[in-house]
Parts: sequence; structure tokens; C-alpha cells
Amino acid sequence: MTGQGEKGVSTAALTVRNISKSFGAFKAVDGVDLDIATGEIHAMIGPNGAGKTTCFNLLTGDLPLTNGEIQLHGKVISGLATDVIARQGLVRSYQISSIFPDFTVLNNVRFALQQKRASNFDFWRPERSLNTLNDRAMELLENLDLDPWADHRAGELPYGRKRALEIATTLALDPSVLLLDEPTSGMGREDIGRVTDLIRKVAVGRTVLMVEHNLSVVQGLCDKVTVLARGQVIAQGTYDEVANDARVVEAYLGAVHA
Ligand SMILES: Nc1ncnc2c1ncn2[C@@H]1O[C@H](COP(=O)(O)OP(=O)(O)OP(=O)(O)O)[C@@H](O)[C@H]1O
Repeated sequence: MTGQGEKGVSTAALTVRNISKSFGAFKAVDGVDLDIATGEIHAMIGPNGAGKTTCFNLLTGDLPLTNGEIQLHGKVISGLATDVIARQGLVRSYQISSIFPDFTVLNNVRFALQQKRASNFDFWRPERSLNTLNDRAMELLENLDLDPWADHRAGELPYGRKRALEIATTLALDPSVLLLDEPTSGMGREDIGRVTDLIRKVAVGRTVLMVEHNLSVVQGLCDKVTVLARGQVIAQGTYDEVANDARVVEAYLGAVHA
């Protein structure tokens, strides 16, 4: 996926205009704009309750917008169902609970590939394509260094490897824009290093938007950062730009002292 428009004109991967989400009288997301260039690794950060998860839910169609518009590669996707948005290329890496613990690692990826195939209406294809499926599943596992685990039950994987499997099953859907939900949460230093390398690897040829609490991961990995506080964007730019922004410091310190 290149994010090129029909006439070869480069488009933004994701353009978000003035999106809002209210729960009753409470505005969890309040007029957020985002411009994410094709190929960028972009972090969304902010203190607890800032509206990051709600933003993700709006992008994927898991929650309906109260206001605003979302475009994927220049096409409006707001208002579409989650599976339609996923088929258009915006896919979220779900939490470990989406992995089938009793399936082998290989079968988890095969299952994800079959889902992609079913959504392309070519699930009736004969044996030849089943071999292609196996080849593609092994290729994905090798890419994520999971091939030694192929025949193990997914439930037996160590935590960091489970997160890698979760990314593998997401990549099976071949997203052009990959949303990652706190990919390093709950990990020790070694797994954080591995998953960071993995994200860098899978980001080649794709656009990545991630919610991440670990700021050194954000600093080392992300091209651009959007900082949310109380549902609003308070800063956007490179990590160094936003880290030195007085509103960002205040939002984080305010959250710590609240
Ligand atoms: N379904 C809901 N109904 C009512 N309020 C909600 C709902 N979902 C989220 N909220 C509120 O919206 C605000 C933003 O929540 P959200 O989960 O998006 O924040 P976050 O930035 O992802 O936080 P965290 O970093 O703690 O995960 C919070 O105050 C939360 O309590």
C-alpha cells in the first residue's frame, strides 16, 4: 500500500477533522484534528482519561462520532462499519484476548489469513490457495521471529511473544494503516526492545498510529506525536517539540498531582 491517490498524487494516510464524542453531557473527545502522513509512525499520548482510547474507537468505527469527519487515504470512512473500515485498510491490533489460546501459533495466523480471504469473497478457491495460505502464514511468523513457536499452543507463549502474535494476526489483514493499542504495556525491558524493533520492521510500507504510555518508546520510535488532554489536542510535533511544550508538561504534572 502506498497511499497514492488515483492520479499518483500522494495523499495523507489519515485525515481527521474536528472529531468529537460525547457520553451524555461529558465530552470525552472534543474537536480533535489529526494529519498523519503515509509511512509515518505517529504516537498518541496523554495522561489517563485524556481520550486516547475513545479516539481509537472513533477511528475504527467501534464508536459512532458525535461530530466530525475521518478520511483514510482521502476517502471518507466515518459512519462506516468496523469491518468495512478494516477492509479499506485501517486495522487495529486487538488485545491478547483476541488470540485463540488452544490453537497453535500457526493456526492463529492461518485463521486470520482466512478471514481476510473470506472478506475478499475468494474463500471457495481450491487446494492451491490453501498452500499459498500456509506459505504466507509461515512468512508472517518468520517476519516476527515467531517461526520457532509455530506448533506451540498460543496460550503457552510468553507475554512478549503473545503481543508479537497479536501483531502477526493483524498483519494478516494487510493493513495500510495499523493502529496499535499500548503495544508495550505490561512488558519488561527486553520484550519492550523486541516489540519496538518489530514495530519498526512492520511499519515499512505502512502507516502506524499507536497509543503508548512509555515515553522512551515514543521518543525512539515515532516520527510525530499528538498529545491529548481532556479530550483535546494540546500539542503536535516531533517528540522533542512536544516534550518541551509548557502545556504538555503542565498536563502530565497536573495528572500526577491530581
Ligand atoms: N462509554 C463511556 N461512557 C462514559 N464515559 C466514558 C466512556 N468511555 C470513556 N469514557 C470517559 O471518557 C474519558 C476518556 O476515556 P479514554 O478511555 O478514551 O481515555 P484514555 O486517554 O484512553 O485513558 P487511559 O490512558 O487511562 O486508557 C474518561 O474520562 C472516561 O471515563
